[in-house]
Amino acid sequence: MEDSTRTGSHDITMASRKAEETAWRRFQAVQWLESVVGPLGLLNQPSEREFISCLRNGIILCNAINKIHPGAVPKVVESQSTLQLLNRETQPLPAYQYFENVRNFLVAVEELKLPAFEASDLERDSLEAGSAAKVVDCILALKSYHECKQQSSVAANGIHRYVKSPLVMTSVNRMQSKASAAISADSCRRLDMSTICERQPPIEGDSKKLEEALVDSIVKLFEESMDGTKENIDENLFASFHNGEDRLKLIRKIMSGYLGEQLQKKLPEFHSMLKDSLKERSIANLNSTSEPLGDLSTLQNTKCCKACLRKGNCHHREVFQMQEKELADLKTLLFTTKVEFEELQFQLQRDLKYLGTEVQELSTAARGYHKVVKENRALYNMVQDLKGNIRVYCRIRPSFNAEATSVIDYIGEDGSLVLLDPSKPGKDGRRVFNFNRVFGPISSQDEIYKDTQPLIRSVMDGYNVCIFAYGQTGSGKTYTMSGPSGGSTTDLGINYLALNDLFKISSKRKDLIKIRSCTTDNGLSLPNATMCSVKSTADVYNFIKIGEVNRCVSSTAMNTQSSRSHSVLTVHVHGKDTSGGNIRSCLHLVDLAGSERVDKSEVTGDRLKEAQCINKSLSCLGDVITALAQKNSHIPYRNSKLTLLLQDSLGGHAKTLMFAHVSPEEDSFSETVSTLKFAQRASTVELGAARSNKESSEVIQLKQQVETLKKALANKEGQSNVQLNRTCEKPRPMMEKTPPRPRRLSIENGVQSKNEMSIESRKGFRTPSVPNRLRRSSLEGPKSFKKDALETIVADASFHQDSEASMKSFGNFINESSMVEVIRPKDPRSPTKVEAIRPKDTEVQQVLPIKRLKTDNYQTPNLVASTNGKGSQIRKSLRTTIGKLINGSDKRSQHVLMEAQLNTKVSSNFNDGKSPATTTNGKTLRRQSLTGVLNSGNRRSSLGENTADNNNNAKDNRNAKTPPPVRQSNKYSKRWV
Ligand SMILES: Nc1ncnc2c1ncn2[C@@H]1O[C@H](COP(=O)(O)OP(=O)(O)OP(=O)(O)O)[C@@H](O)[C@H]1O
Repeated sequence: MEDSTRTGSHDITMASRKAEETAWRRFQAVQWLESVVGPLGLLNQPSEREFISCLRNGIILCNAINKIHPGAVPKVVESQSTLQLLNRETQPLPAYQYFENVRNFLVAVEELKLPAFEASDLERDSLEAGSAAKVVDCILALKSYHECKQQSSVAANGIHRYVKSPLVMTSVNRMQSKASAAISADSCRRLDMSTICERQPPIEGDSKKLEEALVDSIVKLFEESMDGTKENIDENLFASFHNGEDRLKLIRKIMSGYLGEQLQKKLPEFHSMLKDSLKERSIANLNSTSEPLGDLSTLQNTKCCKACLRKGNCHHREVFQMQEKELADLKTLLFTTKVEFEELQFQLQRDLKYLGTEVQELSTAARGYHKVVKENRALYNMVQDLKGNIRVYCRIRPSFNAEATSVIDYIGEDGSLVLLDPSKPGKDGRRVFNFNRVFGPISSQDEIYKDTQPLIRSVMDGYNVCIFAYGQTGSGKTYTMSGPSGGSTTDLGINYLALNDLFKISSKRKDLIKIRSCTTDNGLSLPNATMCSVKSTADVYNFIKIGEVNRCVSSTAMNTQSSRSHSVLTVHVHGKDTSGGNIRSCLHLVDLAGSERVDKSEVTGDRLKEAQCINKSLSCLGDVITALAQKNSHIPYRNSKLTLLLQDSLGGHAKTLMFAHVSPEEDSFSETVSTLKFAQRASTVELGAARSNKESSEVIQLKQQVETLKKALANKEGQSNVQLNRTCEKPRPMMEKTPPRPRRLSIENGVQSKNEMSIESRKGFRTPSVPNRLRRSSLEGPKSFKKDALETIVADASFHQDSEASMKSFGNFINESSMVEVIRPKDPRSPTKVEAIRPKDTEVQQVLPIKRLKTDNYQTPNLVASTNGKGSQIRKSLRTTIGKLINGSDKRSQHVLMEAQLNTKVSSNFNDGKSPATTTNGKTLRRQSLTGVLNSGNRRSSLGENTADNNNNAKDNRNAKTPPPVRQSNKYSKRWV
């Protein structure tokens, strides 16, 4: 307030001072004009308007300039006198003739290099600010010129200092402090100062020097005058004059002598001029001196200016006193401001220092916090790993509509996620979820992969890993797994990054690892699935591309590129570690089809059927997760192909990671909640600690020994068979066709056989799923054994591939055994269960006790019947030994025995030509059970439920559930366990 008042009063003071100065300058101009051309008929203090209208016809101006510079305006258009006009002697002159005067005057002014004005400045009735001031400036400049001219020495140099309008000068930014105002005032004061003042040294001896200058000019005038009168002047006189001896006296003498009275009359004028100059000089020096009072006194002594004297009311003293006071005020203000500024600066420094310390402390705390959070997460993950929990990450897709309200309220670093129910704003609508980690909408693909990478690396250490993307349609599953659609290579998904990593590690461990890619796990039969050796990421990309082409993608209301089937990429890794041990592991990368509400996705026809199948398989997945989370004794894996496919990952000793994808949009809130609930349930599933599938070199050696023993046994048996044939009258044809021993013995075969087997060698298989089925049917014991069983069959098939008969028998064998599922309970003390799987289209997956197998007229194999000799004994002992060697436990040998018996039964069945499933219908049904409904050739339904053909069956099977666990008979238990 105070400041603004002060500024306001200051402005008023400045304005009044300026007005005063303008008026004073105008008055000076009038005074000078009157002194040159005679009275103008103006009042003492004419207004701007009066002043301008007096000069408008240009006559006064022309006369004035002609006086100081004769002939400057050659022809001046004179006005008629009032008398002439009254007598009507002449007509009044037209305005343009007067304009001639003004124009000629301006031309003359310009020639003299003096500041001019615009002709229009004299025409206007409504004066613009500053236009009269320009005219005044011009007249005062003429005045200065005149004065300079009078001092011929100055005029001879041709230097004309002209002045500027005080208005122009003071119109400069008012904000330029009071000091600048003082400067401007100073300039104003110097406006009409002659160049003499500029050239004179200040203050001390000023008057003397000015006098000298004046005398010089008078001398010049005198010389001119003398020239004009052609008077003869004694050179001695001038010499004495130039010697400076009693100058004034000499001048007076000369003046009175030579110039007479006329010239002497002018002397007071010179004195007056000298006084004016001195006075102006004093004013000009006032601001430059540090002793204003001294100047004031000087001013007092000079009795101010002529105008003030005439008016008799001199305000200059008051003005200066006011200025002094203002200056003092300003000085005080400046001082206090300086002090305040210093204080503020000091305070700022102190605050900055304090803030710096605070920030440092905070950053240390933050660093510590981050470290602790990181450690915490690592420990938590370790605990999860130890417990074997499914690791669950949540990823939130960026919103498609920037203006849409997001349901995401908070994303915690610790994996917490808070949703806000749009229908219940406020605290009530908050829902909190917790995961291993939550990735927000701005998380990049690399960030996502960084957290996934350790899992991928553990594949190379022999762990089975499954990464699957789950979520509502359009929530970004495919984006996470494969990257952006359209083949973009910038934001590659997990699939690509994982493969790159696998191959990188593989190349580091040169020749130790082989990677194979296939579209399915060996543990489940998926029709048309093949396993191919791959050498580089590019090889796998090619397979992925084929898979992508085969995958059905179509546009729905929820997603323009909606995947209409699940996609599974399985990479098998076989290798040797540095100690010579075998590593076998697999990586499942699963991009599930998205759950969708058909009313939202607005699908019809085939898309609707697809949606129903997708939702059904996902619901089966939900059932499995729930059962696992609740630690139910029975897990309904077999309710869908999807859960069967993921069985090893969800229920085995694999490392499993689930990406739960959600959309942030309001209208997806219910789907988001159900996805997150599902994911949270999945995170509670404990799979048990993951196990590495490594075989030590010791096991490998033992296996090699077994191999050797088997060969020896086969030789022995061959010899005994020859003896037997010789003794029998009728040879047994079936025995020749299919010697059962190698197959039975092959149960214990080493794994290398499979590794060595080329794809071509497997072409002879009737059904690609055969070995898988057998594997599933063999034993649900420890994984390594299960795999051994599989490898055995594969090796067996390759061994017999050139034999039509053996292939057939192999096929029969597979078909038969594919009907058998052995379920080994988690508790090793519980009895092993064996159940048969019926093909899906038979509606119910009936559980058949092992008895059923026995009732199928299985006969003791011929080979067994002929085991009276040495071979039989060797075989018996070998069975026990092999079982022990491989498994190191009696239980394992029991499984071996069981497998051997099973083989024997099948073999016997084949020998009799009465396979229990040899009818055409039976075969078809079984094949369908192996292939699902994929025989229709629809690739979209690669997981079974999706095909149109299957839909009918699916409808019928809608109520089909996984059969309850088999209660095996005591008899069986006794027999097999
Ligand atoms: N993190 C992300 N950043 C940028 N765009 C994304 C992200 N996630 C998803 N999108 C975009 O959202 C759209 C839907 O994503 P996507 O097709 O991956 O969903 P989806 O869950 O696989 O759907 P569906 O189950 O129907 O196949 C795509 O256009 C994709 O590019």
